[in-house]
Amino acid sequence: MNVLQELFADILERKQNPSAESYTNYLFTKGEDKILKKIGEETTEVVIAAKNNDKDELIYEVADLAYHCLVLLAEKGLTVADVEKELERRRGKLSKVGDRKEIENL
Ligand SMILES: N=c1c2ncn([C@@H]3O[C@H](COP(=O)(O)OP(=O)(O)OP(=O)(O)O)[C@@H](O)[C@H]3O)c2ncn1[C@@H]1O[C@H](COP(=O)(O)O)[C@@H](O)[C@H]1O
Repeated sequence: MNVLQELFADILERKQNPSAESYTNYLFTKGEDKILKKIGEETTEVVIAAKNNDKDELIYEVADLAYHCLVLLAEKGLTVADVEKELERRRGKLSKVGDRKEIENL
């Protein structure tokens, strides 16, 4: 398992076995709107870090965003494997990286 899969397994574990100290559990308890709000905030922080050309901050904020996106997948009953499958499908179908027309037609 890679680190994203391991993190996702931790998140699912929190969903199945709630713990009072868990931030992940706090998000599940608050529900979808709270998770979406956090994704909005973290996305803004990614943009600010990039515009400031602050690479350490960018890594930190992308990690925060990735975590909150995984919580959203779990909330929706999806898995990190679903996203991996979609990315693999694109790799198989696209002849050139960044070919926007092909991406739109997938
Ligand atoms: N990867 C993460 C992770 N990334 C970010 N965060 C939390 O996300 C929050 C983001 O910070 P903010 O300042 O935006 O939010 P906040 O003010 O704390 O919270 P809000 O009041 O805004 O909701 C922080 O509380 C971080 O601790 C994470 N919390 C947990 N994990 C992992 O999730 C798994 C389960 O952890 P627990 O939920 O802590 O058991 C473990 O593998 C953890 O490493």
